[in-house]
Amino acid sequence: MPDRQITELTLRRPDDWHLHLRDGAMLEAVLPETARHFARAIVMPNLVPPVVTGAQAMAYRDRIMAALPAGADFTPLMTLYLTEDTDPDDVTAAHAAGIITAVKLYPAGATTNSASGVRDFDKVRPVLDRMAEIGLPLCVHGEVTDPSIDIFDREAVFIDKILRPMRKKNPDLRIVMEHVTTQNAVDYVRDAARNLAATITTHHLIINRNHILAGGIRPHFYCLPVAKRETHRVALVQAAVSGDKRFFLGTDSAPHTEAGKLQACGCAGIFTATNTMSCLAEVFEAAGALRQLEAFTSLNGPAFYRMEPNADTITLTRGDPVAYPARIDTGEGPVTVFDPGFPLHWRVT
Ligand SMILES: NC(=O)N[C@@H](CC(=O)O)C(=O)O
Ligand SMILES: [Zn+2]
Ligand SMILES: [Zn+2]
Repeated sequence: MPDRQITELTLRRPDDWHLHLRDGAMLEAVLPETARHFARAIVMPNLVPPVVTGAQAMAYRDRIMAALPAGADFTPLMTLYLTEDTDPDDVTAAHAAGIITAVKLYPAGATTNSASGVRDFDKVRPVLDRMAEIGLPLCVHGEVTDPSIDIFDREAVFIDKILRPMRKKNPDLRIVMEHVTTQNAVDYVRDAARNLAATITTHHLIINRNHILAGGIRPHFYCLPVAKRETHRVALVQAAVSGDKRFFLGTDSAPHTEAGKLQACGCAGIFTATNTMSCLAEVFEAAGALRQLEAFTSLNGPAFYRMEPNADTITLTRGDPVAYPARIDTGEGPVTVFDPGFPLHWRVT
């Protein structure tokens, strides 16, 4: 059956392998948006201050569980924020106790709340060696921060200058390149024999840099890594719909208030938790690949993280355009929901 004749699609319940839930009033407002459809999510540790120890990850997990709406079935998968002072023994203990699922590497200064990240990659070698030993994955924000490198090249340069040498020194370390935005990253992941995967966001499958800059500047499309030219977006779509097990969904849904986004120096991050599944169904339908949606959202991620896919399912049905809120209210101010620029016909039922 051609995709345009499919009007109903049942998939294993999806997971989000890269998510920002924040804390406090923001956490309370955004968590239900994810828990509505997703069973599990890798929760990013870039709070202020960051989640750097096993004890802090456990406390953060408790705050997330406390903020869950009654009856919600959602499991946060916690991460530690890697710093040059991270203690390999603390990482090992947190992993053994089942508190953490991954460690997150932010190059210092690369993105929102990354000031405590890594400057000297040699300083984190003992932690990375230990992670390889115990099989704990490293999630990587893959952009160099050198101000002389053009912002549109920062991912490609990171692959050559940081990732290649890192994987050569430590081939057993299991790495997820987060939110890839370039053909370069797609090729690099495809060429890797093992221990490398990539998450792709909802918005990078939909927007290119023209959406941000042509005809007026659109801060709600600004995120890091910044969206690249159209050829790169097309490469991301091809990777996502290919069924290749090394590519899976990480929405990078990253809420910032309107006040944070709409200022002379606005925050990076796009909030997609509310309409991600509807957006993805449109993307996969347009690519004639609706049957691969389940692999991308529900199967490939658990396979990499060595977990079972979720036992329960969700059903998407195609019909009249779905209404979704333009913004959600939070105790910290309104947060704008990603507008893909086309009607969404698929709803989760
Ligand atoms: N993606 C973003 O633009 N922002 C993220 C941080 C990140 O994932 O790099 C955030 O925390 O706001
Ligand atoms: Zn990032
Ligand atoms: Zn992120």
